[in-house]
Amino acid sequence: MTLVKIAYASNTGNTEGISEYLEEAFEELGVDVEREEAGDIDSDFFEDADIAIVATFTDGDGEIPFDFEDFYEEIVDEDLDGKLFAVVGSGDSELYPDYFCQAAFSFEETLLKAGATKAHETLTIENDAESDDIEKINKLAKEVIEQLS
Ligand SMILES: Cc1cc2nc3c(=O)[nH]c(=O)nc-3n(C[C@H](O)[C@H](O)[C@H](O)COP(=O)(O)O)c2cc1C
Repeated sequence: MTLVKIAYASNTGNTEGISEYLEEAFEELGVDVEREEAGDIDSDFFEDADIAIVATFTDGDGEIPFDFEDFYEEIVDEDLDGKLFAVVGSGDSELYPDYFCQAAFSFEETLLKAGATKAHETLTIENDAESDDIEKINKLAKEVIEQLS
């Protein structure tokens, strides 16, 4: 059975909500899903995952959220050859136009450097997910799963 693992960090709930939509989208497709908070995981998160999804907001000026920092730094030293991943970011383009969803793009870059394979273009969401974002999340899940077959 395919296992999709979702790691998320969220301060005010937007990204948590996005991670729940992701969980529902993958479950609808009939795969096993595990959803975990960033503070509860380390780099072995990837070991048993067929697909790893990172859902992150952006903090500071383009910074990785505190809860993801350790995990992010550990990935740099990992060999993630053969692992499929996708990143979903939540940010605020009005308040932070120069750093919109920068943490999501930093994750994408670091996962690629560690040898993982991008299963979908990084999806960016303006704060909390609205109905068009949920459609994009459902589409992402479908396209990611199609890559396994
Ligand atoms: C202190 C602070 C810094 C932020 N910095 C950025 C940023 O650099 N880029 C961005 O796109 N959004 C930034 N944001 C916006 C949040 O990433 C955005 O509101 C997000 O939806 C919060 O997710 P959460 O509800 O899961 O915590 C910042 C928000 C706060 C409070």
